Amino acid sequence: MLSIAGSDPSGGAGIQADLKTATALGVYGAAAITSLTVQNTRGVTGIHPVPAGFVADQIVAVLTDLEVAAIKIGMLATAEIAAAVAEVLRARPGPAIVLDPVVIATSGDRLVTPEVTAVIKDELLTLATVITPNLPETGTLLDHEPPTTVAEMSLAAQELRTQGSAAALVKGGHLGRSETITDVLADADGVINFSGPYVPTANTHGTGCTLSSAIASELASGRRLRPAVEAAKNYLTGALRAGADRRIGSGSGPVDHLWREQSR
Ligand SMILES: Nc1ncnc2c1ncn2[C@@H]1O[C@H](COP(=O)(O)OP(=O)(O)O)[C@@H](O)[C@H]1O
Ligand SMILES: Cc1ncc(COP(=O)(O)O)c(N)n1
Repeated sequence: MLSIAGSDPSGGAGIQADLKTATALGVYGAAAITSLTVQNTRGVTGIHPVPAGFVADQIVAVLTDLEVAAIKIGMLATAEIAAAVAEVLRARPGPAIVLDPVVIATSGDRLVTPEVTAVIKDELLTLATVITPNLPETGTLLDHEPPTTVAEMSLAAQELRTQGSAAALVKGGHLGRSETITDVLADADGVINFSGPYVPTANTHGTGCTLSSAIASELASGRRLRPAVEAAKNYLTGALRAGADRRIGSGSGPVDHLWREQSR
């Protein structure tokens, strides 16, 4: 599994979360870094994008050497980086692509320039096996208000497919506190809801990164999309539960990626 994403020095999101996730799921993880961030569990205070050509060189170095089965795309800090990633991946079809159209961190800080969304819509959506927006990102991609109910999420997921993505998983983490939390997948076979228990915790830093890299890891292991999403959501729920009461940092802490190892 190759992750194309940003670095989070506090270790809970971005590349660091993706490599922990792949490792926990028994998959070899590689990483092409798109951007350095200055961030911790409290927020993001700096962004230092990697030059677009250098991002492309990292991806080519991995794809021309390792047998990559699935790619996860996360934070693309600038339109130039997003376009360079699209160009490289267009030229080398094959791996499944999980596109997490990251715009804003859990802390509320913006991670990418406004121009990135247009490149995601015009160039990356059609390359993706599945796109995994949260509710605000869904609104941005569709150019209307974000969904506020599971029924609206279902409509939005189908609308994202008509924009060119083979499948769309609209994540419901921003719907607020309830008994269960539902993500909605629209694919060629229709629409299916993935519900899990809501875990009451402030430690949700990196949940989106963890889910998308878990889906990519499960696809790399040979699962089809629906079983991959189900397994990824179960893994994330376990990681949220195990990390719920940990005190790592003073803000929104990370999930416990290694929960399965510890319960052995
Ligand atoms: N408190 C929670 N309990 C259980 N699952 C959660 C919780 N918060 C988020 N999730 C799950 O984490 C994943 C990411 O959700 P979301 O917060 O919507 O995206 P993002 O992290 O990209 O903003 C989804 O699968 C969502 O259902
Ligand atoms: C480098 C980087 N990439 C992505 C996120 C989003 O994190 P989340 O999974 O909480 O939406 C982040 N905080 N930092």
